[in-house]
Parts: sequence; structure tokens; C-alpha cells
Amino acid sequence: MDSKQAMNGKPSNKKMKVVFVLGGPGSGKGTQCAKIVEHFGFTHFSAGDLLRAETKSGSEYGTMIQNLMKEGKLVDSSIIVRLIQKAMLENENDKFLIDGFPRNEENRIAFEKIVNIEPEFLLFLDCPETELEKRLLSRNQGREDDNIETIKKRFKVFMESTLPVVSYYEQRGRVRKVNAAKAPEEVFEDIKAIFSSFQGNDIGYRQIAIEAKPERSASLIKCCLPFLCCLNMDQRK
Ligand SMILES: Nc1ncnc2c1ncn2[C@@H]1O[C@H](COP(=O)(O)OP(=O)(O)O)[C@@H](O)[C@H]1O
Ligand SMILES: Nc1ccn([C@@H]2O[C@H](COP(=O)(O)OP(=O)(O)O)[C@@H](O)[C@H]2O)c(=O)n1
Ligand SMILES: [Mg+2]
Repeated sequence: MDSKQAMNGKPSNKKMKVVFVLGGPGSGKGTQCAKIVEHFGFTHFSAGDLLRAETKSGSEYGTMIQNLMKEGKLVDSSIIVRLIQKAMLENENDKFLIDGFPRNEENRIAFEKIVNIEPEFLLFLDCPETELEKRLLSRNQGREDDNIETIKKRFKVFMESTLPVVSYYEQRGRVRKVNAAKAPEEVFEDIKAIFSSFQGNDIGYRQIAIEAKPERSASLIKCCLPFLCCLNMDQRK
């Protein structure tokens, strides 16, 4: 069964790829995701943006979500995972950046149960708190949670609930960490290297799979054999 089938029981040829993007509030997740989309053709979903859209849509959960966000608290996992799943199913792309998720172990487990796709890796934007605070206080996007009182609460949630998820993936060799305290273009240089090698590997695996087909290997050996023999004779001289 492929990933789309796993998600909704419907047949599809798609094999979806997911990259989680985490980092403290203000670490530049949204900024860097926009660049990744432009260079590597991913579709970007920000968990926070999906929740903000939900509060504006007149949903039954709207007020509850808005109040939790104002407090810097995390919304129930089943709500955010359903929103992510819906966004993925409605999109034609097969490569997704999911930014600001999983924010805690409950998020991670709910995604595993409901969506059932293993992330390719987790991109982690590492940045000290003093820099994060400075960025959030000058973000100027009119967000209700970008005030010093809520920012402090969000930092606490990040340390206590999100970092354990990063450790979980770190133990499985799935974390790609970058220093996010540099200028946006410099941070992206490091990210570019990670995504280039990821896409490169993808192509590399496909080539190995083709070359490993027995009939191809046999014909490859047949046509290269005379050349290899000459080479061997040459070396013996
Ligand atoms: N590398 C950076 N250096 C300085 N400011 C940055 C950098 N990356 C992002 N910003 C700014 O910091 C604020 C937070 O960035 P954003 O991408 O919204 O972070 P996040 O999604 O992680 O909260 C924005 O005002 C953004 O323009
Ligand atoms: N997985 C998630 C992501 C965000 N959120 C909520 O949305 C808020 C804003 O998230 P965000 O990702 O937009 O924030 P930034 O880290 O981008 O500043 C969080 O503080 C939580 O209240 C959540 O409950 N669960
Ligand atoms: Mg963001």
C-alpha cells in the first residue's frame, strides 16, 4: 500500500515524502520553508498557519484554538493532524514540508497513527533564545502570541515538549541540524546542501535499483568484459 492509500484508503500511485521542520519560535521556519519551496519544489504547510486559518473559518473549534494559541499552549493532536492530512490529500504534490510539527510526543504519535508516513528527516533550526526573542518582538505580523508574556510560555513549551521529539528522531539518525542564528541566506546555504544531497540520494538509489536488475547487469558485464580484461593485462605488464 502506498502513502495516499495509507492516508485515506483510496488507491493512488503516489509515494509521498514528508520533511518535518522544527526550531524554536522565531527560528526562521517559515522564512526557510519559502526558500526550500522555491528551490526544491516542496509544498509547505505551517501547522500554525493551518490553525490560524481554522480559527477564521468559523469552525466549531475556532474559539478553543484561538484561546490556546494566545496562551502559547498546544492544540489537541487530533485537530492539527486532521488539518495536515486534509491539506496533503487536497494537494497534487508528493513532497511536503510540515513546519512547526510535531510539537510534542502526542503530535508525533497521532501523525504516525492517522497519516502513517515516516518523515524522510527532521530539519532542525538551532538558534539561541535571546535571538529568537528579538526576532519575535519585531516580527510585526499582528500575531496575538508575539508578546513577551506569551513568547516566554512558548519557549517553555518548546523546551519541555518539542525538544524530546527532536531527541526521538535524533536517536534514529533522522535529524539534520543547521545553525539558524546566521543571516537568512547563510542559513539557506546549509539547508540547500542538505536538500541537494537528499534529492541526489533519491536519484542515486533509483540508479542502483535499475543497474541491479539481473538482465541489465549481465549485458553490462558482457559488453565491458573485453575492456576489463585489457585493463587487467595492462596492469600486469
Ligand atoms: N536568519 C534570520 N535572521 C534574522 N531574522 C530572521 C531570520 N530568519 C527569519 N527572520 C525573521 O524573524 C522573524 C521570525 O521568522 P519566521 O520565519 O516567522 O520564524 P518561525 O516560523 O520559526 O517562527 C520574521 O520576522 C523573519 O523575517
Ligand atoms: N503542532 C502545533 C503547531 C502550532 N500550534 C499552536 O500554534 C502556535 C503558533 O505556532 P507557529 O508554528 O505558527 O509559531 P512559530 O514557531 O512559527 O512562531 C503555537 O504556539 C501553538 O499554540 C499547535 O498547537 N500545535
Ligand atoms: Mg512560523
